[in-house]
Amino acid sequence: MNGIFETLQMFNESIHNNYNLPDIHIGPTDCVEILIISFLFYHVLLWIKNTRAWNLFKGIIVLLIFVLVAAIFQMNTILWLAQNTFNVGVIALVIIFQPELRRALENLGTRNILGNLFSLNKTDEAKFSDRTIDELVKASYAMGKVKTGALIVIEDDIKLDEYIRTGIDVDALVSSQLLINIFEKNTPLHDGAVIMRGDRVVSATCYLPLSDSLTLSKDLGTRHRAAVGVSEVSDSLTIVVSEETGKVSVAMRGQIYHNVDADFLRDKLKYMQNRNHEATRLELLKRRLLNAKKDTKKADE
Ligand SMILES: Nc1ncnc2c1ncn2[C@@H]1O[C@H](COP(=O)(O)OP(=O)(O)OP(=O)(O)O)[C@@H](O)[C@H]1O
Repeated sequence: MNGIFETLQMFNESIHNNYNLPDIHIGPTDCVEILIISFLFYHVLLWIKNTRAWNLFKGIIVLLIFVLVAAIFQMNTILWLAQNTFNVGVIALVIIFQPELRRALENLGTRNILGNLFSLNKTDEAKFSDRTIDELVKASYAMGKVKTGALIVIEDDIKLDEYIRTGIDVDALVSSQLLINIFEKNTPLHDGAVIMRGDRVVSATCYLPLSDSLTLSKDLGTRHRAAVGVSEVSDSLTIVVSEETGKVSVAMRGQIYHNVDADFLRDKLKYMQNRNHEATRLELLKRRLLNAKKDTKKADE
């Protein structure tokens, strides 16, 4: 046991010496530094989770654990191999994820970071009108009645550009007729999801991330899983109309509410219309941690 601690200590010292880590003196600047690093770290993780880099990230964690074990037991050949492939690996990653990295940098450039930080008064603004709520409720139940499948995502504070880009631009004021028309079977825009921003339909035929939550019923098809998936990575609200049963469901905060009535849907939309932006970010973080905990519990059972 002592051997392991000694090796870990040596490992720690060698990291310190080799990489020249800064000494930490706790002061106001350090607190700001910790906040900035946490913010960056959170956003990099969020980016990884929302792209195909997620599985790769999990693979890298397994490899790192493997290398750490090799370091502890001083398996020099494995360490030599890891050391020599590291640089090549980094270059390979940059090449493989070049489209994702380019998009992430583009996003950074187009985001109004200072504006977002200082626009505190924006939190009380209503995001869409009462008319939009009426049109959404009307369209959902009209489509349910004739069993037309639909998937409508209403964006909130967290922007869904990554998913909007996968669809076809619409940019039109929402109306029940427009939504019914979009989801009409055998028409070019009916497949996939519609994404709404404020009172406008931004895009149709969008591809959403599928939830891999183990807590969801096995009977759920991909339309419902996609609705939960987008609610796990954002603060959006998604309306699902089942093509099979005509039932209307609502997905938000990683949860799905099945077979809801018009009053329930209206209440959720009203709540979203007036909710505070910053509170939802904390809610999202809390929810992710809870979901991860639930999944681990379910996997253990
Ligand atoms: N990842 C996705 N993003 C957006 N739309 C999707 C996605 N996956 C599936 N869909 C939509 O869902 C449709 C397939 O629905 P499917 O029958 O598999 O799901 P379901 O949950 O059983 O829904 P339903 O009750 O309407 O049959 C696809 O034709 C497509 O329009």
